[in-house]
Amino acid sequence: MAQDLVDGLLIKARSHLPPPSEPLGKLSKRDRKGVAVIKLKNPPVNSLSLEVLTEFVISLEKLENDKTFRGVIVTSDCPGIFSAGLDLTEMCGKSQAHYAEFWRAVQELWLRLYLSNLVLIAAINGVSPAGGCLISLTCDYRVLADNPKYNIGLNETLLGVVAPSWFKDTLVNTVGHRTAERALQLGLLFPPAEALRVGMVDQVVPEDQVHSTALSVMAQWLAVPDHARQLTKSLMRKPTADRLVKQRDADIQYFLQFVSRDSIQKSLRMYLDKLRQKKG
Ligand SMILES: CC/C=C\CC(=O)SCCNC(=O)CCNC(=O)[C@H](O)C(C)(C)COP(=O)(O)OP(=O)(O)OC[C@H]1O[C@@H](n2cnc3c(N)ncnc32)[C@H](O)[C@@H]1OP(=O)(O)O
Repeated sequence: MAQDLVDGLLIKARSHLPPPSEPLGKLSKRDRKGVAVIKLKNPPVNSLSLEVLTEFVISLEKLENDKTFRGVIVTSDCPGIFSAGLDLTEMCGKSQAHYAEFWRAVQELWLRLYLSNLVLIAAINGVSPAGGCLISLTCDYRVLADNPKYNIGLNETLLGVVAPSWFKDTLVNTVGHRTAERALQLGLLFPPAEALRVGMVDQVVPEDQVHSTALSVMAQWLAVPDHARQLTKSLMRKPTADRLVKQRDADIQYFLQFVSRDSIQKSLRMYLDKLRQKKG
């Protein structure tokens, strides 16, 4: 298991040019262009476990602190799946202390991503429900592969749970209030053309062009002086982030009460069982 994590966690930051001559997984690798790639790899579905969340934050922190990096492409190493969202097993049958630690890690990743000084481009090469969608929404630009299976959205209500206010804010800031309200209440997962139409993603491209498109978009964003772009990003996003920062502990308490309810535990278990039975 420990070995799985070392390999599997795999939030890999690596250079894209020239081709890596060293093994992947080294955060110290630099790219002449200052662009890193973070590849999520937690098979089978890139669920966001406590360990993945923690490793993701550490990777981002290292990249933020290494001034040679100016941009990060966030993508997946799991074929057909960007991320299945938060790891449901972390929210079922665990202790209050575990729920609190897990939720703080979710908050931390969101804050790090949403306020990152780096240019973040999501190269969405697979299905992207709930927490997976949230990660992409924190990025500055989203490129989605044109595959009818690659749905994206905040589908929490379909699990019988509620997307927290800061998930909701992130969506509202991206697609506007009305689209967000409808999408959140109905738990909509949008296929690529619809996702593009409502503004959930910025570009839909053939699957084999997702990475190259993300790189071209990155070049455009990196052409802007960092200080001006970063201050503008902060101007746009900080008020939203501050709302969570000011009430982080209360938000954790709310999550604890919510997730500990019998009815919520029942809903999550039923949803997990449904996923597991799909195969049988
Ligand atoms: C308060 C905030 C609340 C919620 C925020 C969230 O992010 S909740 C998570 C919401 N996620 C989803 O609704 C996605 C659920 N998963 C799927 O729809 C499918 O798994 C997916 C991603 C389309 C992939 O389908 P595929 O057919 O390729 O895989 P399969 O469904 O067979 O899954 C393989 C095994 O992974 C387990 N699994 C799937 N998703 C999760 C998850 N989010 N957390 C934990 N585990 C997950 C699934 O049960 C299978 O397990 P196994 O033991 O092999 O049967």
